Amino acid sequence: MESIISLQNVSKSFGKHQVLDNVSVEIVAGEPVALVGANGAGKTTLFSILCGFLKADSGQVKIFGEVVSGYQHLAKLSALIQDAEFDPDFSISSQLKLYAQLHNMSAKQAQHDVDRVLELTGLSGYARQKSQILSHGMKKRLAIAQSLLGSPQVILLDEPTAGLDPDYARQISNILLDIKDLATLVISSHQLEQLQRICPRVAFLRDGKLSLSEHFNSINKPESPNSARSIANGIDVLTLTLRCSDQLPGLVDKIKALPAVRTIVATQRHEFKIQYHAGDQPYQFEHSLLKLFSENHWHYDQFINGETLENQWFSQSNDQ
Ligand SMILES: Nc1ncnc2c1ncn2[C@@H]1O[C@H](COP(=O)(O)OP(=O)(O)OP(=O)(O)O)[C@@H](O)[C@H]1O
Repeated sequence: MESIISLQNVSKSFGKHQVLDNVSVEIVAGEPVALVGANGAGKTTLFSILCGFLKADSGQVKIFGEVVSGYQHLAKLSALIQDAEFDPDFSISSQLKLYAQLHNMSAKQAQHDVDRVLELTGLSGYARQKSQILSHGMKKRLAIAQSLLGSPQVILLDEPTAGLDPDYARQISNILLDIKDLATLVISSHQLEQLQRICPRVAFLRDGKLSLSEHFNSINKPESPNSARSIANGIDVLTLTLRCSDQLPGLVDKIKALPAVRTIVATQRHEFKIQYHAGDQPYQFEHSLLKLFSENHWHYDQFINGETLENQWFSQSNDQ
């Protein structure tokens, strides 16, 4: 299959901080890839290098078989690096039309393309409105609409669901599902689970190294040693992943003090893997955890039964 993005031994440092360390990867046409890594792992840096906005210190970057130099490749590759910034004085349609005309389209072709991308992102009803009336989630959709102009063959989406509540995040995932056959998508996110429906492959970025999984199924094996239940020293041990959006003072110590808890470790910023003994009653531990949150007036983002796919992958890689 044709390789549309090829990185060979790409390294990038900022001062003494090495962000990418000899990264090599091949991404083929038509196969969406999820790029997953913690805050500061280097996802945006990698995207910026692919766009040609940043230069790698060493190694080779090829897009569609051509070594990246300048911005010619941006005719075929578009990027949603951040939310689109739109002028509050112009309508959404007229601004998108202007961007479309930058792709060398006539006014008529540009209008046709604008109608198409607004339709794809469910924003047709807002064409005449100004962007300032859009919610944060709608602005994300508008940014995706902009990235679709000119029908690029590859679209890089840097955290398209960041800061959105689960409903809006789901809407964006649905749009990405709808457009995934129109272009090869490379989507960065902190939350692998959100991308599971869209991307058959995952590229994990950690400590400057990039590893591309074979397939989601290879990460999420039912017999995985990191699934929710395991036996340690003859005792049934369960695993739960807790995600919070804020720093909660005393959280780790208070969870450790719950009777069933064996270990709690931070796996990412605001994400904890808790191992605990099953109690006599179903969901005994979950109840005590929820009580703890309610007593402390804390909020959580997610409880995940077992480990996250991302952590399963890293545990498997470390075991090899
Ligand atoms: N222009 C720059 N100058 C100095 N350091 C930088 C620069 N750009 C990025 N960095 C550093 O490089 C590291 C990787 O940053 P990058 O934004 O690529 O990570 P990321 O994976 O996209 O993070 P996040 O998920 O938080 O957006 C960070 O430590 C960041 O502070």
